Amino acid sequence: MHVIYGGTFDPVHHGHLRLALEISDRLGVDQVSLMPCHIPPHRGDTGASSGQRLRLLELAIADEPQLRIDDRELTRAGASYTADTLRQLRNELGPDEPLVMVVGTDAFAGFDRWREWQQIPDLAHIVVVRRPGPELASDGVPARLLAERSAHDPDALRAQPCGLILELDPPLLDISATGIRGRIADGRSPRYLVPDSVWLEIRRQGLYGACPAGNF
Ligand SMILES: Nc1ncnc2c1ncn2[C@@H]1O[C@H](COP(=O)(O)OP(=O)(O)OP(=O)(O)O)[C@@H](O)[C@H]1O
Ligand SMILES: O=C(O)c1ccc[n+]([C@@H]2O[C@H](COP(=O)([O-])O)[C@@H](O)[C@H]2O)c1
Repeated sequence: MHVIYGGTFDPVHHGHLRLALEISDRLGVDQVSLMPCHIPPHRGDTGASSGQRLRLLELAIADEPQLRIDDRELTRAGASYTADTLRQLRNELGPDEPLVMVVGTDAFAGFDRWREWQQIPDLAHIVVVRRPGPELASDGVPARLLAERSAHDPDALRAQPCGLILELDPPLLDISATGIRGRIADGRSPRYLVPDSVWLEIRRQGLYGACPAGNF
């Protein structure tokens, strides 16, 4: 089973990293691929460039064998549409290998605005991770899809290559990249929200308005 966890990771933080390990354990896979997007299709400019976000991710997972980076979206020009990525992965994996895409409820809430979203269940399973915040609107497409395609446990995902949606509710850290960028811009430290290696590199490069000479 191949598991990808996509995001803007601007910057990667302990909320992402902890979730990726929880997913790896709960789905019983050796590795989860973190997949940074190049140009996010659905939001404005990023605070750091693709290369800078990739560097922070590399530092963040340096000593963690359960995590790897899939940088395929960074090597593709233009907006990073998930359907394109999944099609590419499906070609590589062949028709039978289960492919799983992980998203938080906040991202899944807008699923029916993703490009070619109707194709996605034919390419991959979706694991939706419950994040604090508004519930999915009960009359919306994402909630309907979830009800129609609901999987009861991770084993169901192993039994077919795509098409199911599994909701997971692992313990989550209440951390957001928006909050981290705000702290840094205000001159406050994001220490313990991101790995020290990431904060060091953010300061070294002066990302998000960080002052290289400031306190750790
Ligand atoms: N603290 C967290 N715990 C679990 N999942 C998270 C957490 N933060 C983000 N995610 C999920 O990780 C994926 C990538 O998120 P993203 O890179 O946008 O991070 P973010 O912290 O939500 O960033 P931003 O605040 O800039 O929107 C999304 O599916 C999102 O739901
Ligand atoms: O393909 C799309 O149209 C699309 C629209 C919105 C989000 N996504 C993907 O959803 C993932 C989470 O997005 P985000 O904004 O929470 O970082 C990330 O991999 C995005 O590329 C994809």
